[in-house]
Amino acid sequence: MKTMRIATRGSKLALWQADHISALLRAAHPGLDVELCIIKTKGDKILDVPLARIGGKGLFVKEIEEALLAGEADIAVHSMKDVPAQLPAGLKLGIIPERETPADCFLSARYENIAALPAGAKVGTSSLRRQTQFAALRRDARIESLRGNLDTRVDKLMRGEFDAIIVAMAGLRRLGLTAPYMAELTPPEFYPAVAQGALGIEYREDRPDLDDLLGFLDHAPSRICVAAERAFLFALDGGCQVPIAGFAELSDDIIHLTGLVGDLCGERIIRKQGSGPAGSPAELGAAVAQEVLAAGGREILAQVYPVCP
Ligand SMILES: NCc1[nH]cc(CCC(=O)O)c1CC(=O)O
Repeated sequence: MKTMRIATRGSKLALWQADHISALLRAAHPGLDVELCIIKTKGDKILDVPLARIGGKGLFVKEIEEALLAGEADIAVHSMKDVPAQLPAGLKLGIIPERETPADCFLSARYENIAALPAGAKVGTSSLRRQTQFAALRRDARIESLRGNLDTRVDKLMRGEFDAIIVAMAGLRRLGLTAPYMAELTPPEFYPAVAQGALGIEYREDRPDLDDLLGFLDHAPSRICVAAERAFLFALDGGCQVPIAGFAELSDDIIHLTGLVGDLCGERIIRKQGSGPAGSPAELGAAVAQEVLAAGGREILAQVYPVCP
């Protein structure tokens, strides 16, 4: 292959990620041309509606997957968080590079952290997962929808539209975005979205040439943790934006997975932990999901899902 065509969204974060993979590819394969094909997805076009209300799975990936299937691009670089648990037939996530931090981040122009926010503070996020966990910490705050690309969201904070916002730390680091006050939100106080901070390279199953070309980018521990988290999400049918968190860590060939489901006001949060061998991430994800469902998660999700179209 002479030219590698990478399909990507046009947001600054997506372009950073595609450029990052391009640079690694060029360095490993001198002589390989790398080209970006920028594709506008439904999630990019509809910017004024909370994600949970647009509905449907894969808002940020569907058009990109169609380009792969049509042979218009060779690979796609995704934020794994945005990739639905089930892939279309004929495609695979062949490569999971080393994961950036999965943590969320609190940002504010005036307040040092969540505890320092004044009563009734206006906090921006459009993630139901962030909403439920934040509400559990600060029942008094007002959570308001915050959509748009990461740079736009930080701009809205700095223009004074919110007292604070919560976004993914990985994205801030990649784009070099900052605010006067930043506080990392980490477990056990705050659990990240399934696969947050991880990238995935997707391509057609009938392209074994790409396995060889891209193999050097794969990071086994990241792949295993992401697989456990995605199996958890899949077992909950967590497609349309739902208050679900999942976080796995690997140590000494044992995966430790925590899964969480919460209601929208943060009154009920069900959290379960499980461990299993590195060779069976899917089994662990499914087992932790069953525990969460049995412990009250089923009831919570039954209340949340009808909200989604
Ligand atoms: N849904 C948008 C999105 N997709 C990936 C990231 C962050 C980077 C990552 O998780 O790899 C973000 C921004 C955010 O959630 O604040």
